Amino acid sequence: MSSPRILIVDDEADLRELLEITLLKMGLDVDSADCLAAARDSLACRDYALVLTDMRLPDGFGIDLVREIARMPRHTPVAVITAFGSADNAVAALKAGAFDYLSKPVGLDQLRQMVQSALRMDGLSGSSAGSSPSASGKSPLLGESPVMQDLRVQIARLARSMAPVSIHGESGSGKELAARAIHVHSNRADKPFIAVNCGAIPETLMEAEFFGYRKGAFTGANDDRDGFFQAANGGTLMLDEVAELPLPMQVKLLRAIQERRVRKVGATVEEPVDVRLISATHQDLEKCVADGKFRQDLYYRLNVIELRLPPLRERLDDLGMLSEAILNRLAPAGMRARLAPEALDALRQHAFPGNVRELENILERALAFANDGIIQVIDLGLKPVSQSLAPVVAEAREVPQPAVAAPVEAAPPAAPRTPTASAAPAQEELPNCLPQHLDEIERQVILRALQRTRFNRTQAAELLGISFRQLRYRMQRLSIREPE
Ligand SMILES: Nc1ncnc2c1ncn2[C@@H]1O[C@H](COP(=O)(O)OP(=O)(O)OP(=O)(O)O)[C@@H](O)[C@H]1O
Repeated sequence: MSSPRILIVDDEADLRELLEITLLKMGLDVDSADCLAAARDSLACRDYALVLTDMRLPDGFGIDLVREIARMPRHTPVAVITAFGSADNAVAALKAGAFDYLSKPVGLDQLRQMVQSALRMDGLSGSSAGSSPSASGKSPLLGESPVMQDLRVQIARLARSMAPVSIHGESGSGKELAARAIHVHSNRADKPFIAVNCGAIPETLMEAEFFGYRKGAFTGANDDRDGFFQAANGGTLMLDEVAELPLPMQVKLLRAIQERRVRKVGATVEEPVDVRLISATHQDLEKCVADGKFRQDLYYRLNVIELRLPPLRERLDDLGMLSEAILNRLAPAGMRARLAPEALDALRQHAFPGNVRELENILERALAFANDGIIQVIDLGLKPVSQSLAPVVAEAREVPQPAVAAPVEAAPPAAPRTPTASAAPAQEELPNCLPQHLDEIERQVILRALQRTRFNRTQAAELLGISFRQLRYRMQRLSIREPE
């Protein structure tokens, strides 16, 4: 079997020779071209596993070659070599479809790493990396609406590149799921995917958490420890809620991205890291930049390619199949759960500020109330009730209510428990709207946990045995805000 063949396009004879020798030593076949015209001739004659091109050539720019190859059907990965300090060129090349870039002076370790990565991709082309994640049937990102189909095509394309991706979308719209899909369909799929919630890490620990630390670097650093960058080495690092990074950390992150090296807290030397970055936020990052809360240069480096996750209300066609999939997952073994047609209609009229996560929560709770696994409108406990939904709910409310039902707020203070009182449970107040009553209890419990931890959401989530994301979602749903 012949070795993969690489095309080097560079007019500097010394650099070309260095690249050729390095690649030949890796057991690869190499062709060289000293200008765009020669490169085009070579590309017309044979297929390459990778094209490595300088940006400035005697008869044009490497980025033109990137664009031409991007239009070819074979998806040959192209990497560009940029002059020292020309971050703009690197970003422009990535936007044009380059798979990756190397800055001069070219580090041989970085070159080898990049080539190996491209070769893994070549092995994938035509299989999962070349096809839409939907076609594989494996995408966890469900939905057949045109926007979701388009999203999966974009994900398949992004999976073929190393370019940083910035995912925008409302809370619960599937940003992490999309990031995972990019990773799973990339040539990094067998390496780790690490998702970090930037808003959940105390500022004082951030550097150590991201870059790791050496034993003795600070009190409590009893061992050397890797950070997120080392943990994600070879794979993908997702910076979720990236807008929440404090400014000093933004500076350090920018440096790590530019240099592709990190230094552990307490270490004297830097170590190379090979990480693909995906960032996500539900905030308007451009506005954060305008308000001085987010560094423009970091924004520029992270925002090379944007991916927008549509809110659920823009793809209501997917509600039926999403609900079915969620209910299949939630229903106990042997039980079939489904929505009554009126319940699906009611969901279609809901605004879903919490998107798919909200749908999951609504269905989980509804399933607990449903008879025989069939969810009716009333089981959904939707609120606020929109105008259009009002008649449906009114009808549903005609379900007989307990005679003693009274609003929770109107309930008199509970009498001290006596043996007689506990023997007569029928006398106890019952809520007239169970979902609302449970929301109020949940609200009080969350507020207590937040007060106890002085509004430290990470600690409050730990106290309550739920994840940070779950707590954040619940706070949003119940409109719990940190006091000014
Ligand atoms: N298209 C989808 N198909 C199936 N499940 C989905 C889809 N989109 C989101 N979900 C589910 O909704 C929940 C929220 O998704 P995810 O965590 O990816 O959202 P997010 O936008 O990252 O949320 P946050 O802004 O809170 O970080 C998850 O349980 C996920 O599995």
